[in-house]
Amino acid sequence: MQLILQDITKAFGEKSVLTGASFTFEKGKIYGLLGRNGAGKTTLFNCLSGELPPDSGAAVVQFGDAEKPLTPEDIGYVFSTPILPEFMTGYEFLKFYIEIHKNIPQTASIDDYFELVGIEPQDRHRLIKGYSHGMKNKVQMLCFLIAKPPIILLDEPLTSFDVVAALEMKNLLRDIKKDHVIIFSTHILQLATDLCDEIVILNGGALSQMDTALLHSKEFEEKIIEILRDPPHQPETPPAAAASPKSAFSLRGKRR
Ligand SMILES: Nc1ncnc2c1ncn2[C@@H]1O[C@H](COP(=O)(O)OP(=O)(O)OP(=O)(O)O)[C@@H](O)[C@H]1O
Repeated sequence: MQLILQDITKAFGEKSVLTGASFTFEKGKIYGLLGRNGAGKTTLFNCLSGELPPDSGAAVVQFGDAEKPLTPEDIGYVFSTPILPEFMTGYEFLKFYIEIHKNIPQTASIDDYFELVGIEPQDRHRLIKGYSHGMKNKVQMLCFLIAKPPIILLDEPLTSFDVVAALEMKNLLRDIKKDHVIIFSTHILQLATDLCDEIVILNGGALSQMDTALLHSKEFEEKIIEILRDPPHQPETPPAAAASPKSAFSLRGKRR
């Protein structure tokens, strides 16, 4: 399975954020998405997940020889700021989430899921409203373990976790990666070198792959900083303005 992005553009008014993002992501790999503050990592994730409509471009999922447009159902998205129903308890929410995904076979019980991410029994029946940021992130992670979408997007997910939880999450991602395309954005270079099979750089609104050989080299940090320090020139006028709305891929969703 591959996730193929073709020339995705997105502008907010005069500001071009994605200027033609193209890349092919493959199942079985964890991709670290690196870019400076405001480079457009969250915007890219929002465009892929259906949260935001892109201005133009396409995203397709390829299974063997068959290809289909990417849909929000293909995506599990862990937001940097978790979005969950705060009026429910963690347990109620997971029960509900499993029910709405009842077509997906579950091998674990609700308590097993909580156990897996280290949410204590006494916390499972508390309102999500009272959960810490890290606990909410863990519940979001459980959503993709339950729904098992082929593509998992993680927006700076591990930064809210304590060291033990972060290690557990890293192991969990390594365990499940063979069945998914996993893309996570981070500013933590050590996390990228620890966990990622590939590094993808978002710079000047476009995606490029870093030479994998550099990932575990001494020069990694230096190279990344060199690449990100001088962003390429961005066009003043959004290229999307010239594109036909028909070329935008159709994704359900709300604007943020
Ligand atoms: N809804 C919006 N309306 C207007 N501008 C937006 C909107 N969403 C994002 N932007 C702008 O798009 C640019 C990219 O933002 P985005 O959040 O995607 O960057 P990022 O790479 O995720 O940044 P960071 O690493 O700081 O989280 C920023 O200049 C931001 O202000």
